[in-house]
Amino acid sequence: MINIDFDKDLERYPSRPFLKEQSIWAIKLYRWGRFIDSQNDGLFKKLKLQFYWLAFRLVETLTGISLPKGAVIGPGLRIWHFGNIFVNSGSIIGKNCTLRQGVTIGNRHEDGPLPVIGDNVEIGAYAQILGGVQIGNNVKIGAMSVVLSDIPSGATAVGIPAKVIHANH
Ligand SMILES: CC(C)(COP(=O)(O)OP(=O)(O)OC[C@H]1O[C@@H](n2cnc3c(N)ncnc32)[C@H](O)[C@@H]1OP(=O)(O)O)[C@@H](O)C(=O)NCCC(=O)NCCS
Ligand SMILES: CC(=O)OC[C@H](N)C(=O)O
Repeated sequence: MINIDFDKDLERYPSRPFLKEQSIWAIKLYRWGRFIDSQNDGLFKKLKLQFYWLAFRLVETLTGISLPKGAVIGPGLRIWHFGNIFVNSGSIIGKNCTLRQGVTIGNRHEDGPLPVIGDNVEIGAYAQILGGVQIGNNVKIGAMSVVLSDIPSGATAVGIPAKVIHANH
């Protein structure tokens, strides 16, 4: 399952992405972290988790992309570019979603509720999606927008706070 998800991620990247796009490093590590969590407890898993955490800090620092294994992210994730991309570990993101540099998916207040994002959602550069918002399928979030309320499927939303400009596209 985890390998299949990563194959779907790769389909959204050019050939030989490891040489061309730093974001694939973060995605590969995220998928591997999910795989380790799915394994039976034991010494081998413990050792792998220690290595995972070391790799996580390294990749997070090198790429500026923080994709913790606690987040649930569907297959076909595409991250354009890198830097300042933070996903809270309780967030849920559907399949075939696109993130870009500067995107935050997180809470509004410490330990507050977190976004649930549908499938085929395109998130523009530096957009911030905060709190327990529900984003439908096939949504576009404009660059630099701050999403603080639900966005229905098919809509495009822009601005601070983000407002729907097209109900369907
Ligand atoms: C929102 C977006 C998807 C365009 O959607 P669209 O349906 O084609 O919208 P339009 O371009 O027709 O613009 C509609 C209105 O929204 C405004 N608008 C578009 N993007 C906006 C944004 N990010 N923030 C605020 N307003 C925006 C336009 O100025 C226009 O306003 P007007 O009707 O008063 O003239 C696009 O502008 C965007 O932000 N894409 C993100 C891509 C990105 O991050 N690129 C960086 C590459 S690294
Ligand atoms: C910076 C830029 O324009 O990147 C283009 C890229 N195709 C994207 O969608 O993010």
